[in-house]
Amino acid sequence: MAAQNATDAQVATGPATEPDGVRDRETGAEQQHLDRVYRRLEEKIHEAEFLMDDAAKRGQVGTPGALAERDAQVFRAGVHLNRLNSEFEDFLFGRIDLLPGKDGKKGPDGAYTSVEPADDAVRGDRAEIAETLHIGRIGVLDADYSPLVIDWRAPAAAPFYRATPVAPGRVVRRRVIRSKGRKVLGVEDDLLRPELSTTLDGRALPVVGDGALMAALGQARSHTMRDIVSSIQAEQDLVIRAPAASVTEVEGGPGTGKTAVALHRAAYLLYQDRRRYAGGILVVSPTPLLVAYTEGVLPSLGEEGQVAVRALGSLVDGAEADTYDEPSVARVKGSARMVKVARKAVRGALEVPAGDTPVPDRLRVVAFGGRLELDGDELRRIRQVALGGTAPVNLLRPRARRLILDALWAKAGGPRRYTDPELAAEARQAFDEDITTEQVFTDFLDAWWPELTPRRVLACMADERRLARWARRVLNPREVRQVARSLSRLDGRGHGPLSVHDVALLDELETLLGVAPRPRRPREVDPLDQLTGLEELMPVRSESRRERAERLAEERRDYAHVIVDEAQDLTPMQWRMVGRRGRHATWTVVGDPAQSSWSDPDEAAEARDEALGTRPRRRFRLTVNYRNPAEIAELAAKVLALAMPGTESPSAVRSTGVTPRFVVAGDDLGAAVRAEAARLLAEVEGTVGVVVPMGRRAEARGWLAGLGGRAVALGSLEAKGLEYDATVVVSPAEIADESPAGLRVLYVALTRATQRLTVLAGERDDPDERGVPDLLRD
Ligand SMILES: Nc1ncnc2c1ncn2[C@@H]1O[C@H](COP(=O)(O)OP(=O)(O)OP(=O)(O)O)[C@@H](O)[C@H]1O
Repeated sequence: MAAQNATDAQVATGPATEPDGVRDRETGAEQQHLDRVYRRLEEKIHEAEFLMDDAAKRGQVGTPGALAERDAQVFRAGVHLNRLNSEFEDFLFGRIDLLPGKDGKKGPDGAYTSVEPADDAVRGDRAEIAETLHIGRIGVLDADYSPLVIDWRAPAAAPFYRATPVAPGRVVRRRVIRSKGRKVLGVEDDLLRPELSTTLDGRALPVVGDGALMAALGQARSHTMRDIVSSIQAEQDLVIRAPAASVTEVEGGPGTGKTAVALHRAAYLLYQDRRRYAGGILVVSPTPLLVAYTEGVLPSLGEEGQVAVRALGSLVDGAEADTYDEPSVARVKGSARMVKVARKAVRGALEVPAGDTPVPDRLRVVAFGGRLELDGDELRRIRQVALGGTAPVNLLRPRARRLILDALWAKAGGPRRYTDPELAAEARQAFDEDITTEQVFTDFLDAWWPELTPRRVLACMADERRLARWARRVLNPREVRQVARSLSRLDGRGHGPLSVHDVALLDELETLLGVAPRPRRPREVDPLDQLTGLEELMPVRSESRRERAERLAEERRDYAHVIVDEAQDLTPMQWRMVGRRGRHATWTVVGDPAQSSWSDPDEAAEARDEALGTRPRRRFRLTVNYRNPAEIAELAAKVLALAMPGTESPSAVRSTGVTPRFVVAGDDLGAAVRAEAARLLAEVEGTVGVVVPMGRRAEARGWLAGLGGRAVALGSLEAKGLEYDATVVVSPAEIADESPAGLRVLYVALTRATQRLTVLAGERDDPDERGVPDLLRD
């Protein structure tokens, strides 16, 4: 039965047997409904085309009210048209059959509003279905305004997700409909009130299948995540629909659906208040791999334009991190101590010669017919005064320029020469013009107070002696050496491969430098602001939706809502970077402390608190593991006990009967990994992930060469958030030893598989006679 492994009451039970012919009959009934929906949508398309035509003919003639109404209709029809054209695989996916509502009241969509059944809904053990609602990716009303399909995000759809056998509310039967385009492929039912003998239109309510959740979880995985819209569970639905005010914090172990929930929440927020979130939703993901993995989910939910999904290494415009620092270097670069170093660096970098041009140590100009000079000491003093306070360094150049002119004016005896203030002002103006129009002066200023870029300052930090000066009493000499060495990958202008942690530093430096704002492209017009609807209906687009989303993300620095996935991994510097993008935002923050690869949780918590400010927080916990079968979850729990003693594992919702396999590598680690990956490829239909210590990433790709696209090798830190049908975890001890957070990273690696897990013991693992590494023994 579907629910036999479920550890809470979330998964409803289905029948043990089903009478012959019922499945076909029920599938046919849903087909009829889907046909009706498509007929209605076609009518709406014709209406939309007519309205567009009409709008084009009449231009803006009519009363403002009538025009607004017409535009709204065009807009709505346009949205339907677009969504329909994007060929949803399963546009219609759910149905609930409900008892009558308690107070008999119905909402504007014709559905009962009460979640509780009427007092007389059940007589003895008998009941009659009073209402049937179909749930889909968009809402569709019939010509008489009765609901043909309810949008999954509408309040009336909530019972589809929330009802459980313990608290079924009015739901008697929940049905998941599998369809592709216009064809219904099958149905799966959950019966929430099995104790009742329920009728629908006078006939016994038929029940088909074992429930949809198990069917969904057992499916083979591809390299992209699927949406879970047809099987969102009650505790997840509470998070998705939580009011957007302030901060929503969600914790839960591996596989509890945090990423899925975060993405569905973005779609829900847009549905619920599109105007507010036209300001953009930012989803921050830890790695580009996870961005690529989750990229398709929002488009499949009909949303993408207003949502930017970005990796931590690509949050700064023009930067694309493609390397990882050694854990010990990352620990320094990510630490909040770097703020102090960066403050010194942006000031100190003014004194670093750019290329062959030395920083001038004197200024000689001719003014009022005489030669004037400022020497090195005088210039140093002026620089010190100009840099006083905390204003961004690049914006202080005008102040420095003025101070230099003041000093020259004093040298020229200007203040003494003129007693009449008006004359003095005029003379001073002429004096300034004399100097500032001279090439010598502008060349001097460019060399003495150049406009600094964040990359240039980062490059300046590659010099160990210089960095030691800027990091005095903040970093120890070893840390200075490590950071400087890691930055020596960059050229003098800061170009070269950036690490993920360099990007947060760049963002900090950019704030401290105050880079002059670039001219903005005109702001994107939001169709709902305008309600012309015509943008949505334009048949030919010069820009794809994806391009538009990317462009918007690039232009935005401040978002209306920020969703942080894998929040446990953000370093203090990354929290500062993300915080700058959500100064006025509401937030959803999802994560699992037990999976954190950051070694100083207290420091990160402080930075997180700073980023989220004093906004009130609502906390949720997800408790059911939908990814790992119980057999794999049990093994991972052993590492969890070492990594974070006392932390509870989420309970696995299913078991496969297949226990993890242990293999000892022998002399040739690569050959052993390759053989195991090949074996697993033959066993599962979908993907195989080989998780290796970070230092073995490159060689591991070689080991898998020629095995095809279903098998991928990835470093332990890259495995974050991803999942595979089967995984091979290579050298647990090596992964655990990689950093102070190594055991937690190993826990992540062990929780990636949906079906099969092989642990391959390397040299350091000390396997027993069964091949079980010491870290994984009882
Ligand atoms: N209600 C659901 N119905 C079907 N599948 C689900 C449901 N909830 C989660 N899943 C599936 O479980 C898997 C794990 O989900 P997800 O990656 O969102 O979990 P997570 O909590 O972010 O995990 P981790 O912390 O390990 O990254 C995914 O394949 C997801 O599609």
